[in-house]
Order: sequence, then C-alpha cells, then structure tokens
Amino acid sequence: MAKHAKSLLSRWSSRVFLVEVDEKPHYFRLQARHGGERAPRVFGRLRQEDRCFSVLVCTGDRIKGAKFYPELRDKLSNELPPGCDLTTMGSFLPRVRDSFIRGYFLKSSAEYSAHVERLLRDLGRREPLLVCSYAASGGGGQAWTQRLWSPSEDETVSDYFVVSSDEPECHPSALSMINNDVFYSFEEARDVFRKCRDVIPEAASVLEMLPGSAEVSQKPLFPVVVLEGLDATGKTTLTESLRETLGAALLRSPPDCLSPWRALFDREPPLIRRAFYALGNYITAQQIAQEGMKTPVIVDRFWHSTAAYAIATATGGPVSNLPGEGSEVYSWPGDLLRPSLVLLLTLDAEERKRRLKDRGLEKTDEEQKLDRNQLFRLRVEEAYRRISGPPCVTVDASPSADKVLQQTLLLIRNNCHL
Ligand SMILES: Nc1ncnc2c1ncn2[C@@H]1O[C@H](COP(=O)(O)OP(=O)(O)O)[C@@H](O)[C@H]1O
Ligand SMILES: Nc1ccn([C@@H]2O[C@H](COP(=O)(O)OP(=O)(O)O)[C@@H](O)[C@H]2O)c(=O)n1
Repeated sequence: MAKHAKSLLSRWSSRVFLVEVDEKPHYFRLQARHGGERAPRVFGRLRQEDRCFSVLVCTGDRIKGAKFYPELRDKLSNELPPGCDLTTMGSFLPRVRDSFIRGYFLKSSAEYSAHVERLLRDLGRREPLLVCSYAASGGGGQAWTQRLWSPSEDETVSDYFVVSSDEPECHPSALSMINNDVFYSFEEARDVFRKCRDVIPEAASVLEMLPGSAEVSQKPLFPVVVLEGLDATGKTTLTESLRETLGAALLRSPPDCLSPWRALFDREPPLIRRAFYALGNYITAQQIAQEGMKTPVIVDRFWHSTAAYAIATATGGPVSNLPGEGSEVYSWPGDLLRPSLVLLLTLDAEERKRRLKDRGLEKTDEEQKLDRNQLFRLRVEEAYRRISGPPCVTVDASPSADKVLQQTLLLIRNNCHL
C-alpha cells in the first residue's frame, strides 16, 4: 500500500469529515460505539436500503493529486448511474496542518448501489483513492456506519458509527491552504512549476521568464501604489489617469510577458493556477524595482488579488468560514517587494454589475462566479480587507471617474512622499 495512504489510515478514527451541500459544510466524525445519537443530517431522508459512498483522493504527489481531483469528478459524473447524487467532501484531523484531503460524496438509491459499488471497487484498484461505504445499521435509519474499503489485502479496517460533529472555527481547507492555494515565497511557487514541467510543457516557458531569485537589486526611490478591487470597480480607468497625472510607470500583475500562458494556467487546478499568479507577482516586483528608481509606479493588481481570490475559492460558504482575522494565511510574503500603498476600490454590487454590463468584455470563470455567487464575492472582499502588510486604504469607487481620481490623488499625497 502507498506510504501516503498508510499514514492517513493510521489516524483514521480521529478524522472529521465534511460533506458540502449547496456550499454548506455538514460535519461528522467516527465513533466505535453507538450512543443513541441521531445520524448526521446528510444521511437524513434516506431509506434503510439506500447507500452512500465517499471517495477521497490520497496521492502523496501534490501535482498528481491536484490534477486528479477534477478528473475524478468528470469520471464519476460520466460513469455513475442515473439518480446518483454527487457532491464535494473532505476530511481532516482537527488543527493538524496539511491534513485536509478532498473527495466526493455519493448518494445512491438501493436499485443502483451494486452498480456504484462495482464502479468504485474498480476505480479504487486503479487510482490512489480511499473509498468508504455508508449503510444504515438498524435503529429505524437513525444510525449509520462507515466502512472503509481496505486499500490492501493485509489491512484490517474497522467499521465506525458516524455522528454529527461541531463546526470547526473556520473551514478546514485553511489547514492546507499554505503552499497549496497561497504561496508565501518565490521558491515554493517556483517548485510547483519545476515539478509540473513533465505534465505541462508550457511550465518550462514560464520558468524561463523568472528572475534568479525574489530579491530585488534596489528598493524603489519613488512611491509604488497598487490598485486592487473586484473586476469592473474601475482599476484600469483609474490606473490610466494616475499614470498621466503623476507621470508614473504603469505595471500589472500578471505581467504582460506571461499573457501567452495565462488562459492555459487559468484552466489548471488551484495549486498550479495560484502558483502561476504568485510567480507573476515576483516578475512584476522586479519591474517595479527598476521603474521605481525613475518615476512613481502604479500597479494594476498585485499580491492582494492573488491571495484574496485563492483564499475565498478554497473556502466555501459564508464569510464566517474564512480563516479568522490575523491568521497567518493573510500575511504578506516575506520575500515579496512591499508597495508604499495599496488602494482597494469598492463598489456596491448593483453598480458593479451595471459597469460590467456596459463594458461587455469576456470575463474569467472566476469573475463570472463573482457575479453568480454573492457569498464568493463577500469572501473575496473580506479576504482583501484582512490581508496584512503594506498600508491598505479603501476607496469608494462609486463617484464619477474624475472624483475618484481626485480622492485617490489626495490619499497618495497623504500617504506617500511625492
Ligand atoms: N468612476 C466611474 N464611474 C462610472 N463608470 C466607471 C468609473 N470608472 C470606470 N467606469 C467604467 O466601468 C467599467 C469598468 O471599469 P474598468 O476600469 O475596466 O474596471 P477594472 O479594471 O477594475 O475591471 C468601464 O466601462 C469604465 O468605463
Ligand atoms: N495579481 C493577480 C492578478 C489576478 N489574479 C487572478 O486573476 C483574476 C482576475 O483578473 P482579471 O484580469 O480578470 O481582472 P481585471 O483586472 O480584469 O479586473 C482573478 O480571478 C484572480 O484569481 C491573481 O490571482 N493575481
């Protein structure tokens, strides 16, 4: 049996599981004996003869695991019989870093359960998966047990009762966010790209664009102002006006030199996609350091965008699921150039939608998600606010473009030495 699966099994009974229904996590844990508790809600409304299954990805190789997780969803969706419900799930050891593993939870009606079982047995033999089945265990459907299918013949695994578990302080994906969703050093992000060269040849082209290290040769003499905010809050409009008014250099992250590969890496799973944007920030940092010796520099999106979207995507549900304020996930990478000032443009949802419609450009999947999903938008905005590091000031972007420019100039003059 793979070493990684073995280490997961060694503390199996201490694991907590969550099944996400409409982005809301339902938690349950395992218990050796039944003490009369009701079964967790995800098992509610099922008939005695129905079956549920969980399929958790357990590869020790981060790149393979990241690529396999969405592939598994496609595989399951294509091959599952009709009437089978599929939703995302995860499992973690409370407060244990990097213990979060992801997978899918399936509900099958009795008539198809044998078919699903065959499919999963077959899949489990070929892929790095931990498969469990769940069945009612008498008691009028109130008690349900989890059976972990042995990943190898020599392993004996016990059945457990499943009982509801309290919600952890924040979504457990936070346990594995660092260096999977958000990168806090140049080397960590570059390492992901070095490792994925075999599966994505274009990664080599990105690596060629990178500086030798995160270090910048000199600290900029002139102020460096970053503009942040959701799509259509007016960043491009304002950065252009600032460039003209201040005679500043205008840069962006991701930098133009990465444009040929952006669409490709946008389609990759979070680990690779986020590493791409993290690396873009380090290239932009080098450009900032150079330009900042000659003129003020305005930057359209930087680290806040990279971290806030990543944290908000990795966390489902309401804002309260985000890692708490002050959590290390909000810290500025120690090796990334710090701008003099970050301005966060804010706009109410309706006005932003109006501007998006007027502009009529194609949007990234993530930006389309912002529109559809109010909770996601709120999580991104709150994550923006929680990020620490350089001073970050919120700017109301709803007045006319000229008024927003005047307000911004005032903030820059008050916060930077111009
Ligand atoms: N202050 C403003 N008032 C009204 N419309 C604006 C304002 N700033 C920008 N816009 C318009 O809103 C749309 C989005 O602005 P843009 O600068 O492209 O945003 P972003 O770069 O943040 O996506 C554009 O059509 C732009 O002309
Ligand atoms: N520095 C950056 C810039 C963008 N991004 C990502 O890029 C997307 C937004 O970029 P965009 O180009 O559509 O946004 P606009 O500049 O058009 O508003 C977000 O989904 C972020 O995930 C990032 O991660 N880091």
